[in-house]
Amino acid sequence: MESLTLQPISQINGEVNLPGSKSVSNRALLLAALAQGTTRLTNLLDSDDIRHMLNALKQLGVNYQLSADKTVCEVEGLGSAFNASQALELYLGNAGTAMRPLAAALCLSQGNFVLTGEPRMKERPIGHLVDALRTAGADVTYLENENYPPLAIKGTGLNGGEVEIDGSISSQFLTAFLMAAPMATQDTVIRIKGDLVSKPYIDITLHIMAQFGVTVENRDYQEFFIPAGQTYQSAGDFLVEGDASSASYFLAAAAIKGGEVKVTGIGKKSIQGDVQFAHALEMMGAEIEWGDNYVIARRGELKAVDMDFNHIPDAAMTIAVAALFAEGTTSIRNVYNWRVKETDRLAAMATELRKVGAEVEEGDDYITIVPPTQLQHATIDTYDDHRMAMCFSLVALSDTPVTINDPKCTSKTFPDYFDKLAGLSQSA
Ligand SMILES: O=C(O)C1=C[C@@H](OP(=O)(O)O)[C@@H](O)[C@H](O)C1
Ligand SMILES: C=C(OP(=O)(O)O)C(=O)O
Repeated sequence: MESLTLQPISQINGEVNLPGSKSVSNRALLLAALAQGTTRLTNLLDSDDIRHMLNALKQLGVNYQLSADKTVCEVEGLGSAFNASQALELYLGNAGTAMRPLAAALCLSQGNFVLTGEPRMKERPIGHLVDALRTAGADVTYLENENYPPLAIKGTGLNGGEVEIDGSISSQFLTAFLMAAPMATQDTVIRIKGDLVSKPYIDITLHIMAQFGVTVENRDYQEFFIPAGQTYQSAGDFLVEGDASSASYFLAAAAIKGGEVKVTGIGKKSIQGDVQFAHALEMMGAEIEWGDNYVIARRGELKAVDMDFNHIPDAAMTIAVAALFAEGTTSIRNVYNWRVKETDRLAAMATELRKVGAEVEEGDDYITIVPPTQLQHATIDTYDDHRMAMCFSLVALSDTPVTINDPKCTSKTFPDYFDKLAGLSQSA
């Protein structure tokens, strides 16, 4: 297996223009495809998850032109749901932001579809979404295991009506239903069962739906009312914000090591909840400066935090590794759904943090980390999880090297992550 050894980094300094947000890119692509008119997306992310969405849209008969660097995409909207005269199998890798929203959009469409992905995708639950879609009249069959992809969908349109969605495992189920609901035949009322995890991602969804001209009434995240008979309208020129989760590694690097890092493409008006990572870093002692289109982090003497990270589960992984440089015991709480992401992130994080010498307690839905006095050189397994690879690169900010197995797994959301990190780094 390929691996990458990062030598100790003595200084971190500079500026990173962030690649487009994965969450925004895939939502905007799907809505642009459903919308009436042509939408021009700029700063689109070029990564595996987006490639899977683009390939699926092409198979579904959507015309688009992609620039040579794949960051500008002109999508000719259908002005309706999809209509496939031949049965289609869509392969979506391990992209939750493609699998879940497309599952709902295909129930709305006409045709016979199979949605599948890589082995890990077949272990990531989708039952709560399928239950809700079935209530609204969808015909969905599990092809292998109950509650997991692959799915067979006979698309005949969605009825809408009163629907309950369990929001306790993934917010992507609600996102998926919300995006399909305006095109259902009747008005839809979605009621949330259980606690809604990863709530800020719903704000991204609602914001982008509004940019594409549809109306949703949000009744305090407990209930959503979506009037029927709405057609998405082209958002014209649509700029994809920088990826706030990807920003976390660079901001943390500055806070851990010193110097100053400016990330551009996100700022105080960002629609992504993961910008709240900067607040968590501030609570750990970093100095943070916010602009409309940038965030700057400077060194602080980091101290441990004990926080609920349910709202920012992706960026919380960066906190787990920053904890190696913080005084005291860091507790990352209420991240139960780490277990159903690219890997079981609670188990993976505990195992790999121990390899560099940390004392770790892994609970059902939390992890606590006590840093060692001296970090040890270790070979980090990344479990085909882009965030494991990116987080653990930060170990090189100590005076110990770190070896990252399968560094190319960052291609899910950030193919040139290690080049960007090298651009900020000076070796010891
Ligand atoms: O809607 C989205 O774009 C996402 C929602 C979150 O998932 P969950 O809602 O499953 O926590 C997040 O972890 C994922 O990377 C992207
Ligand atoms: C959980 C993630 O991805 P997905 O969109 O596949 O859920 C992630 O990017 O950390």
